[in-house]
Amino acid sequence: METLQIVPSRIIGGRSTDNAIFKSFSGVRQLGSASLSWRNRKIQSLCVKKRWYNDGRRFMCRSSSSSSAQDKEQGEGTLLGTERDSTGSVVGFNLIPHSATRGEEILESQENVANGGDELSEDIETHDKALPKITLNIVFVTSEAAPYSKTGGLGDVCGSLPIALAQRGHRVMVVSPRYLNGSPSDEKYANAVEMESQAKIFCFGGVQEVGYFHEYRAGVDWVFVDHPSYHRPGTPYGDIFGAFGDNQFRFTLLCQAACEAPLLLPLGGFTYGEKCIFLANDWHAGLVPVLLAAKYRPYGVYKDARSIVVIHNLAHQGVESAVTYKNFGLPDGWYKALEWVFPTWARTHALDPGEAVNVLKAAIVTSDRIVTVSQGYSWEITTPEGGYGLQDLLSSRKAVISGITNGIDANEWDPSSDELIPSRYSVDDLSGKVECKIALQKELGLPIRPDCPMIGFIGRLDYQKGVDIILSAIPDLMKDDVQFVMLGSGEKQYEDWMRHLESSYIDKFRAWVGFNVPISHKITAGCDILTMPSRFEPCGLNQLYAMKYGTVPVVHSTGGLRDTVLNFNPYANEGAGEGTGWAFSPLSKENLLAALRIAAGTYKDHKSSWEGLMKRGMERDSSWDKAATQYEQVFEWALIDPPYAG
Ligand SMILES: Nc1ncnc2c1ncn2[C@@H]1O[C@H](COP(=O)(O)OP(=O)(O)O[C@H]2O[C@H](CO)[C@@H](O)[C@H](O)[C@H]2O)[C@@H](O)[C@H]1O
Repeated sequence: METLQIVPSRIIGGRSTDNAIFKSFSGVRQLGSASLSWRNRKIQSLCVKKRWYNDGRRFMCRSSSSSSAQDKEQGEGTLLGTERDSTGSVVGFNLIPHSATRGEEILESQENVANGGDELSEDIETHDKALPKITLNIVFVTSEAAPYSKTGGLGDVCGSLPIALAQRGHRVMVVSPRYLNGSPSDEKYANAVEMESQAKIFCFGGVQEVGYFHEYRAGVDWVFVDHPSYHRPGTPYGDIFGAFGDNQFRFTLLCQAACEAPLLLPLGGFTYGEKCIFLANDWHAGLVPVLLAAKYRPYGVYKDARSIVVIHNLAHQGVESAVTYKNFGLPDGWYKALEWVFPTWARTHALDPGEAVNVLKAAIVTSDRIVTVSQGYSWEITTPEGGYGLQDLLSSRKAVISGITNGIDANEWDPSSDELIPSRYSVDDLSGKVECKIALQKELGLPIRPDCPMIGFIGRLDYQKGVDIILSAIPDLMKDDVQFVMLGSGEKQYEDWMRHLESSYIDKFRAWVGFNVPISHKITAGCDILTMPSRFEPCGLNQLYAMKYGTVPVVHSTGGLRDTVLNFNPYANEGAGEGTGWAFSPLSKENLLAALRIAAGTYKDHKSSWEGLMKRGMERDSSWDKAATQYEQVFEWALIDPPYAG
């Protein structure tokens, strides 16, 4: 079993509460060696021994002649000297708390996950209190990371979870493309500095050179992969003509470059080295676990690394024709990992063999663990309804699937400090909320009526989000005394349908077609109700934002929506009520209408119940810190077993 590096939580990281202890702590670490391309890399143990200290911002190190630490009593446990890897190199310290019997607790945790996801949170909470922290090198690989790039929830998660993990003491890198599309949003990369290192990547029948830009912000190393294919108008994935035809190429480059980054880039002076946890987010990063297994481990590189695929949306899998396998830059023997054969009914014609490569499938069969963004979704993906063809594979790996509900970025989404809304408010003083509503009505040119229930929708306009169901319900809903505002961009048919409805219900309905973050904040704050009739929803963030802003969600009871929105029950708690919204099922226009009408009626006629709904939502714990502790638990489990593939 892999020995874990254990340090007391008070000592490591920006959350230190005791500087005296911090200053007295010093250690010896092995640092990864700088390297060229993997093909030329001679595996070597250039162990640079350094003494680490904290300058108040991040770890720094000084050269040290010391080769071993003295056993030492600390307030929280016994420092048992240095820890070495199989080659004898020092990799860290062991600090054992006085009371914990670590091995037993880890075994217990494993049993708990085998018994079902429900115990995950409970187990982790106990764990966090009882054990000292384990600090790790964590590498996020993602096609989006807010604020640099964002088209949806993936950007939000990869922009804030890394910060939460860094605040808990881990060394965290996020690797994402440096998209330049010629618009003012290019300025977001202004603080990222070009690094001297480049990587040569063998793929698509040639050699590509990628550069790296780096910004150290909020305790995280933000690394942007630079290549001409990321510089073009449009979104990260496409433009007005549709998805880019070379996305397989662009995201192969991202994965290859991300695997090189920990070995190559001296971030803050030192590389991350080989002992990393890679978090491969969605199909765009799905090649990472395959590369670790197929391209690196056979040469002894990354033998101590682990990979976790994080599924934000199973509907997108990165499927291309089978002949493109040769493009990935993988050894020949790994075709089976990517092989994907469409069932007969899904083939285009009688002679179509249905042979394809599927990047997300490859990630599922080669990663050490699998995380989905809610517990409900972790079960749904193992069913024919939610598995998008991968349900059998996912079921076969059920023992390593964990569902962790996303958190929200409290720096961006907090009504008491949000600069994007006209009036700030909190659970103790809700008066600003009605001012936000009036300002929104004014901005949208709707009648200014603070008493009229205002319903909102924010999201990508596609089949997943049930936009068609909302739009078909609008003519009926417009008979009621309500106002409705929709913000979204996506499929043209829905955009046109929204514009058409706006012209038909000019006094009640507003369509804002486009992607606009400030408006999304104003709608979240100004509306009374936010609806999300998603067909499936791996987690959903807008309902979490809505609850934080005292806006009551009305959602289809699926995936993360079912996990996070607790149905209103006015009779519970001796009449005080419970619940934070309405979660209806099954999904239909009639059920959506009924739920929205009940919500609007409660808003109008039961003011104290409504206030209870708002306040319970606002007080709900949606912090990233809670989710981060659950990710830490998954990291520990990943490190217990040897690498799953390679
Ligand atoms: N037109 C617009 N203007 C401004 N902002 C807009 C917008 N359209 C969407 N957004 C923003 O994009 C984000 C969307 O997040 P979601 O989680 O609801 O959905 P998404 O399907 O993209 O994410 C996938 O990944 C996330 C993260 O894991 C899962 O929560 C989710 O279920 C899964 O489908 C929110 O921050 C929202 O405000």
